[in-house]
Amino acid sequence: MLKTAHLHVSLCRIVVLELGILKVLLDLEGKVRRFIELKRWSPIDTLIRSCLLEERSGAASYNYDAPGASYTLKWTFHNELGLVFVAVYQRILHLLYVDDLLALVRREFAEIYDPKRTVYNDFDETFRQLRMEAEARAEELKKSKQMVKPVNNVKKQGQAQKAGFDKGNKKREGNLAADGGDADKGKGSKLENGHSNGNNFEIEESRMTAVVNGKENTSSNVSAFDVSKLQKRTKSGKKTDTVVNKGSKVDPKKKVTKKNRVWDDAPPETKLDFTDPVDEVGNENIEVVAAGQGESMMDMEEVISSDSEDEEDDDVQKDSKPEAKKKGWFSSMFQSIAGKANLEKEDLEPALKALKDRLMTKNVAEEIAEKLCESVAASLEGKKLASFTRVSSTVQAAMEEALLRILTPRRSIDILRDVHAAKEQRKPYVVVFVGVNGVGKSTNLAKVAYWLLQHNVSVMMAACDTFRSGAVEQLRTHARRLQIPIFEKGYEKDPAIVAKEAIQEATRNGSDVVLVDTAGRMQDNEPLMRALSKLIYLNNPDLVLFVGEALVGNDAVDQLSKFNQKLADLSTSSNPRLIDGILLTKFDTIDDKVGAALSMVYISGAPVMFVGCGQSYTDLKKLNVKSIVKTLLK
Ligand SMILES: Nc1nc2c(ncn2[C@@H]2O[C@H](COP(=O)(O)OP(=O)(O)OP(=O)(O)O)[C@@H](O)[C@H]2O)c(=O)[nH]1
Repeated sequence: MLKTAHLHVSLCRIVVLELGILKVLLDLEGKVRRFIELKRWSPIDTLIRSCLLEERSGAASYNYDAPGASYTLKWTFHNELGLVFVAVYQRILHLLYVDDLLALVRREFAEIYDPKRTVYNDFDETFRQLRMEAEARAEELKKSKQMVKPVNNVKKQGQAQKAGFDKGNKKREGNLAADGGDADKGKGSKLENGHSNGNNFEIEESRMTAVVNGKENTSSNVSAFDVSKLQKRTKSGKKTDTVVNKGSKVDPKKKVTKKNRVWDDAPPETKLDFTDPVDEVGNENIEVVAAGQGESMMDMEEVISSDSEDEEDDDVQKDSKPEAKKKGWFSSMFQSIAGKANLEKEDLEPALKALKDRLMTKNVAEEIAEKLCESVAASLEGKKLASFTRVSSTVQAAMEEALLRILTPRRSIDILRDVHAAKEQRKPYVVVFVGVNGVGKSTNLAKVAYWLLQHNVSVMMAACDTFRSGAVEQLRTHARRLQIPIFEKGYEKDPAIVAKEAIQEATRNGSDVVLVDTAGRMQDNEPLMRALSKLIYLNNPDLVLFVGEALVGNDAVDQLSKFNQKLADLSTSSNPRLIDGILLTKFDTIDDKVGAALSMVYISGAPVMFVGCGQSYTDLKKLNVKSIVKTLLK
């Protein structure tokens, strides 16, 4: 579809983002509207869902793969006006001037933008000129870079390019993108995908889009969208732009280390209750799943405790000190009282640094804390500081909103409703429990079984940990104590087949739910991950529940991202199933170090469905999102 549109970047489109639903407000060509309405043009939709709404807008760019074509999306924000400018182009083109172009368009468009206006035909010509300007600048830059290259390097480059051309399309693209001079020589050559390469910078399928209603951002390629302000569209105000290039400093390959557990004989005296039955905002995420005294479980003799952490000094406002130092006490004070013209990156840095440290003391993975801070920074840059407001308060409020947004489930976590829906179709509802070794899969599977029984749902357990000696007996013990049937076939059987037979049996005997226990496995264990992938593919469960310990810090990211990655890579399906939800165990042992909840949700996008908080069958609750956010920021 997009190919036939063949849009030579000559237009600017504006779409409205309202609570994740895309609507076209401005459409200079009419095509984007059609794509969005028909849901064929989903790169923007995906960008909004995957980056902007999930506080991932600190990323430099986003790659969107569609059948037959791959696109790169880059964006920038005008927070003051609530606009997001998005450039979408075929990845194959490796355009070098997009960041520059985005910054130019952002500046120029802000000059003529009027929220009441819906058509900007007059911007077409400006856009064309800006594009030429950006192209020319990129060309100049490349030439000047080439000038300073040592002769032997140029020679090597030439050889490499030749080899690249010989090797095929992929290398050729790289050469064309990386070397302006040679690319010129290649004018008129055909790329293997059939696109004309008449100009090194020719954009055959790129488009420039502005999304209305966002956060401000001054970066041309790294920025965040203030989704919370979606409905508070800025009425007016034209700001001058400052382009600040930012980049993620996070090394995604950085190996994270698991935090040691602290074992103690006695549980800590005071525990924070993250599972209040009543939410201050009436949020249904905070419901006690199983309450009251239940029988304690066998094999749960260990009492885990963690040292309670000293309360961190909560004076985030000390972050304003460097600012005060730099700008002088009076001007700093004046700014916080009268309102600053526009927040700059340096104004935000101290507060963000303090906030990042605070998140990390709560066990939020460093990588996540950093990304969140980048996203919050980008959402605030260029914004006017409200009167009588300190930078630190503004930063804290923005972070609070971001955390709430991340932790609030976007999909239904009402299992009972889904169980009843499956029952109506005369199918058992199947939940597969997955996770690394010893995190509490079997124990919490039993808790979920108990909770379901409390809601008059009939349950069957499936002993599909055919790997670890003793696992079947452990599950059998839980089944006996809860008086529910268990389907087991012993050890060394293919767990995928055992699960399949269990589901067939449940269908025959009319069980409402099948809870499938699986072997614990390290995220790097390829044979076991392959077996899990097969189990999921073969049985297509209703819910793939990742069971993870609330004790993990940086390891949370590694575990979850690799589980998902392996499930995707090793699946034989073109549309592989990933983790649908999270069950966080051992919440009773972490005191206020609740960061794993945030890290896991952030990295997987899956909601926390349950929280295991003890060793009784009744110790299963739902996450109190507000309380978690409060604790994270305390
Ligand atoms: N304090 C506390 N302990 C828990 C909780 N959930 C599980 N445990 C304990 O964690 C330990 C491991 O639980 P299991 O259910 O055997 O873990 P598993 O993931 O099935 O283990 P593998 O089959 O080896 O992967 C047991 O001692 C449980 O009692 C919890 O919410 N709080």
